[in-house]
Amino acid sequence: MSKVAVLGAGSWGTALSIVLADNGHDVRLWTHRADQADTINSTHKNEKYLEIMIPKQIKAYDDLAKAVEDVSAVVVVVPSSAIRDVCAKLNNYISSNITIVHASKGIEPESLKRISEMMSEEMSNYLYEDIVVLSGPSHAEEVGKRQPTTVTVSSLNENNAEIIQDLFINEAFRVYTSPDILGVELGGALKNIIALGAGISDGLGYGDNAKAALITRGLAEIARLGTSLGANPLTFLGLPGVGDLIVTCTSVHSRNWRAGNLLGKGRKLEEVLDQMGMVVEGVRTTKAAHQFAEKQQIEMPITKGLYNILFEDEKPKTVVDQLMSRSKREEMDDLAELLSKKYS
Ligand SMILES: NC(=O)C1=CN([C@@H]2O[C@H](COP(=O)(O)OP(=O)(O)OC[C@H]3O[C@@H](n4cnc5c(N)ncnc54)[C@H](O)[C@@H]3O)[C@@H](O)[C@H]2O)C=CC1
Ligand SMILES: O=C(CO)COP(=O)(O)O
Repeated sequence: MSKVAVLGAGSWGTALSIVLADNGHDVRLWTHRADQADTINSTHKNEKYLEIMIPKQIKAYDDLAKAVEDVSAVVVVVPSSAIRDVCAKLNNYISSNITIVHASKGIEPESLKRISEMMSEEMSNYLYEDIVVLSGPSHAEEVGKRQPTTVTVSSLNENNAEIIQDLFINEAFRVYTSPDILGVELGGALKNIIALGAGISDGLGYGDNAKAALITRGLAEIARLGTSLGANPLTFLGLPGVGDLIVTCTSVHSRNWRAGNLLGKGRKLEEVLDQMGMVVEGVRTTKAAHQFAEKQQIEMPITKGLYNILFEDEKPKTVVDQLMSRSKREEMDDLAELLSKKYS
């Protein structure tokens, strides 16, 4: 049994705490809100985020120093916009012998950094090489109910990835490892852009053909950006790639899909985000990916269309018309070239 701190008591932090508690670990769930910690400890519920009873061995804390005291592992699972703030504070209390994994999904606009890069910049006590990511098709609502789920953990430090694999794996939560942290983080972050698009498509009243097209051509965009940075293209065919893309584009649990759906029905972004009350990572990541694509001249027409809807007030229907009337091309031209470069 290990002592583990989970930082971030939203849907995903709560669900991951339940997996850890089921595995017999002593779990400290940290929230920055004292009232939420009190409610979790007295009612064993976190109703705003997950409609499920929380095992009694999960103790909530609002004091970060106490939450991470004597732990052997820390799971960081706050929204990407809070990563720097939380990790800068965490740096005051941890040493390099603690294994750190994050389960957040996003890319920072302007800096275009991934979560593990932001974390290592904020944690002088910690090396980028040692950080682990956990990602894959895994909605909190289903994980909380112990429904079969598969994820991938990745780190440049193989030993750390295996420590995290052992910590989480059980008969309902199967954990694979991968050495490609770049691909695993990018797959998890970029699929949220396409999920917003899939929600918009459904909100406009389009059918399964349109959604299948978005998923497939979205995967091409993810692979194009990812491989340009050095990710293994095969990672995007695995759980953190197409697996997560499918679940987020097709599940009613997805906040990105739900936000997109409301946008497709004509609602304004601010109104939609207010109504969601939970993080919709795809909005921020669309901005970052669009900035990256412009800077590096990478063709990402779906991402550009999404950017125009979210930040330039373009009508969703206009964007669909633009995507459908692009000039003719061969389906696999640049992707085939990327694959042949990697494996020739
Ligand atoms: N919900 C899910 O099924 C999954 C979520 N994720 C990722 O996990 C991350 C967190 O998502 P959720 O838990 O779903 O979000 P959520 O919206 O359910 O909860 C976010 C939590 O973070 C807390 N928070 C916000 N700002 C904070 C700050 N500055 N300091 C400390 N805590 C802060 C909020 O109070 C809230 O408890 C996101 O990057 C998301 O993409 C990944 C896989 C599955
Ligand atoms: O990443 C997720 C599932 O794997 C969660 O997606 P949403 O943030 O869209 O709910």
